[in-house]
Amino acid sequence: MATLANRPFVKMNGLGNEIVVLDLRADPVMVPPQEARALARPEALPFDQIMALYPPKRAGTDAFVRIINADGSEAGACGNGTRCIALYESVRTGRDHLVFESPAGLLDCRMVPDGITADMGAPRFGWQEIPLAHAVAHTDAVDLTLENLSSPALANVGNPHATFFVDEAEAVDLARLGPLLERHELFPDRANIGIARLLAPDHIRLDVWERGAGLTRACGSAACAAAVNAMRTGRSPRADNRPVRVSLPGGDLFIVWRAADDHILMTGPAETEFEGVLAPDMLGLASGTPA
Ligand SMILES: N[C@@H](CCC[C@H](N)C(=O)O)C(=O)O
Repeated sequence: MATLANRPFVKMNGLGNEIVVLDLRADPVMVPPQEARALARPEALPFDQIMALYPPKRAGTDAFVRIINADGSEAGACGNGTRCIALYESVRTGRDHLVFESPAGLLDCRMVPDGITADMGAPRFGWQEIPLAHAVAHTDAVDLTLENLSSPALANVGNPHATFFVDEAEAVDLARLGPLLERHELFPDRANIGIARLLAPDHIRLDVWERGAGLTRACGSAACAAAVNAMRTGRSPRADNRPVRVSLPGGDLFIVWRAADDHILMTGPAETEFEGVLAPDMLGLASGTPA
């Protein structure tokens, strides 16, 4: 039976977004969703995402990465996790340019003085691309209201996001409304929910309810979505030499939406916390489970 039992892990974080890195390149095994859910328990190794590294499928890439949420579901993108695996691979190889492939495309990462810059690719805004359950004419202010939240701007940045721009973020009960919006009938694949408040045209305060993980201290892809949604709705300026700063509970990310190729560049830190081995009981298995 495929199991993660006895596999080594590295616990990392990107602005407090809790990431477990599993380097499975030497002996690949798919991550069983039930083991992921068990591992996420507070008494095991609580995490928001697992970044599981597999042998590269494409020449010139370091690894193929699968992203597993705390609820066992799989995601196409994870900005904070991408910076974590870039740091992991940079420390391992001594290189400062790393390229990963995720189910959503290539992730080109560079170590820079301020942390790591990850190229998150080009955002998509078509209703089928988000995806939505039915056609809408525009995705920059969609007809969706829940209590004091309305008219989100949507983006797919490898995963689906709804950004609600508000005047007072404090007035939003995201812990209660997040789960309802994540599973709103408009979003057949569910969605990540961002509550954004403009502190200045180039500075956004953002709180996020993550699909499959709930309230987190930071979400890199949500920061990318909030920044491009702010730029495309005229709330924020779009300039290659002037990033938009996105302040999350865990800290700041800096986002550029590059004119030449429409790609989003996200810059921020990543941190290694500790390493260990996944004991069977952490995965909800009886001890003595063979690897
Ligand atoms: N924490 C992430 C996003 C992880 C995936 C997301 N929850 C989803 O299911 O789409 C980030 O930093 O981007």
